[in-house]
Amino acid sequence: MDQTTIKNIVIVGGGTSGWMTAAMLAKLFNKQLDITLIESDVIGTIGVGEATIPPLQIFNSVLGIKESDFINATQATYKLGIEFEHWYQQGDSYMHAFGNIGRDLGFTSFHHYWLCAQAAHNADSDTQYNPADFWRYSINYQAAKHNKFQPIANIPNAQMSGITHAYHFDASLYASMLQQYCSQRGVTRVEGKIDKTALDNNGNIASVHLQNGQTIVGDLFIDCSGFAALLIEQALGVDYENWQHWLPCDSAYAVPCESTSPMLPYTKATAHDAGWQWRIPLQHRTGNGIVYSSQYMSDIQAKQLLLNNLDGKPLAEPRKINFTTGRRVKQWHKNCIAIGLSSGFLEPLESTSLHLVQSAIIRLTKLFPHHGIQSQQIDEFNRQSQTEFEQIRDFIILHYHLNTKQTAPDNTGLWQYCRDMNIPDSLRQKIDLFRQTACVFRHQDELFTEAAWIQVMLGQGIQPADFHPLAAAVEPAALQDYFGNIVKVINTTVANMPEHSAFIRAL
Ligand SMILES: Cc1cc2nc3c(=O)[nH]c(=O)nc-3n(C[C@H](O)[C@H](O)[C@H](O)COP(=O)(O)OP(=O)(O)OC[C@H]3O[C@@H](n4cnc5c(N)ncnc54)[C@H](O)[C@@H]3O)c2cc1C
Repeated sequence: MDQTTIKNIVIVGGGTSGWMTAAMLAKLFNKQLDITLIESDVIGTIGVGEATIPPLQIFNSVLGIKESDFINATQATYKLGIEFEHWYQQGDSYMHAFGNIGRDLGFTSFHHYWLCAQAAHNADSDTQYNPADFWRYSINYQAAKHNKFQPIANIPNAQMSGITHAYHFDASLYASMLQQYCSQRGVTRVEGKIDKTALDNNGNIASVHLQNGQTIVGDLFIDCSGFAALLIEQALGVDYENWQHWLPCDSAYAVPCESTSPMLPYTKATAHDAGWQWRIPLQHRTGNGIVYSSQYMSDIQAKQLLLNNLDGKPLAEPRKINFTTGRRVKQWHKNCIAIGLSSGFLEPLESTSLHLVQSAIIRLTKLFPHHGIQSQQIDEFNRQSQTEFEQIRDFIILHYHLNTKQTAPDNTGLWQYCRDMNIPDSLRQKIDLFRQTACVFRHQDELFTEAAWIQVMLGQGIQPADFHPLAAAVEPAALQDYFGNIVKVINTTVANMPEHSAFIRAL
């Protein structure tokens, strides 16, 4: 057991993860810690990471950053969900809309009543089961598709939750905003390139050495050096668990283009022959990128495909990024904690990387080793990180695995591979349970909600064989009233909301 007081914190890296970590530690520990952040202007940052999920609101609010200040400083727009085009099959589209869908009755989730009504409808008429109908009961989906936005917590007089939102924002502007925030709270910024790391006799990091001759010592080192993983991998040799056999995409091109009107309040993820393309609408531009597997598509093809599918004029040359999907086997080792890309990477399909940064920071503050690092703290931190990475991994694999796409002439392409691959048992169990019973159970503090899993499983073509028997206990006429009322209150609420761009202009 190490009894050293932990006071000097050295954060290596000034990308979004480095500045988010510095900002939260400076805010919460309020001068109890000496925080130094080292970044290299020559190396720069990855420069992507513009779409988020709802918990970022909590992060900003703990920092005391007002939403309107954040929106204005980072050219942000609101995000109500992600639309997946051509994922299940060509021409098909569905949304993972944030928030709840419909209204649960007692212990029984809304979708069981919806499935019950669909089954009754099919038995009574020639109409087919229509999964698209499910999103009529999502206020986020309806607002997104009508290009409306207003942050209402609840729908008045309806016992239904209102809008759940996240943001699209310019990540480099966010990092600058946090840098300013940190300088007002005593964080020391050091510019320079680290070329050496010194370890002590116990294998802990003692100091980092910069090319300009400076040496910086610390008690606790946070590795936010991005894919370089300068401390956790290069200095401490912690392994990386490769998940490419489940998520084969390994390359991306990113390019901004002129923004187009209307400014959509949702992200678009459009599947193509060997991966997918993102569209992220910001106030001043649209962020675009193509994610693909180099085994199934060449760089030249990918770059051209991206440029051919922009909504506006490109504003820069497309930039290539290589990555390996997976996770650091130990995110915390010795006196070093990896946060951000150094700790692992899951492709941006569900915009989860910055969330993983946020939750690692929160985990660190909860398990902070004030009076020396205890092995129990390390083990608990690593256990939670592993669970979180694996749960998100499963959710992303779900989108790829459940496809019926026929792209390559001989069906040997990415989509066929993903359809045929062995998936993790944890995901197989979830899919099978939903297919048979329409039930979804979340484990521990799982990030994605029941509604999120249901939307992606329905959207990716699962038609559950059954629904909960309690759904059939409601009289059909009462069920129709219940559905009619939900649709009515959602439509009325959305009709009264301002346009997304008008709401932002008024901030
Ligand atoms: C294609 C792609 C798309 C993405 N899209 C999203 C998205 O939509 N949403 C989302 O949440 N996330 C997304 N991400 C992830 C997101 O970009 C990162 O999680 C986020 O930017 C944090 O990166 P980072 O700070 O860990 O690393 P970086 O931004 O790479 O920062 C690394 C820092 O370390 C410094 N550094 C490195 N080596 C040295 C050295 N030797 N000496 C000194 N300093 C050094 C660099 O200068 C830099 O400051 C995406 C990632 C990729 C690859």
